[in-house]
Amino acid sequence: MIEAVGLTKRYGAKTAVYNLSFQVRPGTVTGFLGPNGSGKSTTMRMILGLDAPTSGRATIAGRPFRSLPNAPRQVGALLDAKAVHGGRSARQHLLSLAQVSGIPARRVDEVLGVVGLQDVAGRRSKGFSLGMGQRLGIAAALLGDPQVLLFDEPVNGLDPEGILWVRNLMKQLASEGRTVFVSSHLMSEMALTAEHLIVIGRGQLMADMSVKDFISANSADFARVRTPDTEPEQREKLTAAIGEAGGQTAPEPDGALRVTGLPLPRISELAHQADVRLWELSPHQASLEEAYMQLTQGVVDYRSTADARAGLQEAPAGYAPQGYAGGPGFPPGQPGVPGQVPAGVPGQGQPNPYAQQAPAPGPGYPPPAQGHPYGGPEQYGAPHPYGQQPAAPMPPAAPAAPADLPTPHHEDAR
Ligand SMILES: Nc1ncnc2c1ncn2[C@@H]1O[C@H](COP(=O)(O)OP(=O)(O)OP(=O)(O)O)[C@@H](O)[C@H]1O
Repeated sequence: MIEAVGLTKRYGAKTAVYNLSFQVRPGTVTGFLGPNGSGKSTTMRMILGLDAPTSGRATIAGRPFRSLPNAPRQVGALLDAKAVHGGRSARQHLLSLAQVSGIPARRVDEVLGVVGLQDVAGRRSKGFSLGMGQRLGIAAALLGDPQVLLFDEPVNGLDPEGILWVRNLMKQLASEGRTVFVSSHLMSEMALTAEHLIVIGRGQLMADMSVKDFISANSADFARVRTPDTEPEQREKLTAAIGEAGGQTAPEPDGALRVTGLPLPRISELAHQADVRLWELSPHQASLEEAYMQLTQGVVDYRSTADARAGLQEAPAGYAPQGYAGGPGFPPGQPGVPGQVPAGVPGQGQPNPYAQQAPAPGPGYPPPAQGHPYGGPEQYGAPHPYGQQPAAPMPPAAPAAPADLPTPHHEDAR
């Protein structure tokens, strides 16, 4: 079991996670949901001992991760599939993990088979697609055959077959009695994979309940009613009758009515009394996505605005080399991709704000020949099996004034 008690994390003045308490139990898949920047990864990092909580605690089987004996045999995690030394092959990567964790080398081929990478096991992982990288990360998580598994966005980049595979894998792991904690933004997928949900918003707990209860608590069941398309007056008669009986109606995009506040037999009775023929009368439950949107609409930090495209008649300075027909910003002779802003064009004025920067090699990366397989400098001495940089020294905690509680944060420091 994973347990968080009063878990809080501040980065300087920023409160990423606040007073979070929950338990993740064995035998079911528990989904971990929340809008962008709500603190899911930070929470997982604290559970895995990669970040130190400002206050509160996170334990696995009753102990902090770092005091678990032989942690990689007890806990497996996929946090950042890119945290792999790209110069190594998939097999070498897994072998080095197995070696530091005392796992027999033959287990590497087993997990390569489980994730379907056996045919590319000798290829350098830097040439891997996003989905292949995810599969390699999942293989690493399974290496020690652990009882507790954490997956941060495991289906990211996977094709439909891969998504189905991950869904079945999670369920199978849980059915074997393991604790499976998985974050995702794909609601339809979560609805099919998880039985229990923990939902956070701005670092705070918003819901901790079964998927079924979550949907009924955050959405209203409704009926879809359809009258003959060719007789709009029938629809109007029924709408009036439903309103008089205390129900509410809303139009559906296909011309049907969404009715709430009345049971199906009562709607049928009203239609009969009003002499309205029905083409459809069916019960509906909102989707997990609708329930999730309903619950989290007030705690979303990053909202899009309409794209006015003002001033695009004239290409902005630095983006439109003259004589190029492929679109603003693309260098002459290079085809532009509609809707995609190109990387900065050397010598063409201002840098492209959207250009992807290659990650700067951090201290200790690429990994040293010996020791920690991912090469992050270790704060605690023992190698950490999940590879990301250990927690930077904590900045002084901001005073716990009310103003410091999670507030809309519009910047993302990463
Ligand atoms: N090392 C850090 N320094 C400063 N702020 C950080 C750091 N790590 C995370 N944060 C901030 O903490 C908040 C929570 O981030 P976190 O990555 O945990 O969210 P998330 O729910 O995993 O988001 P997403 O769904 O987008 O992956 C964000 O506002 C983020 O900018």
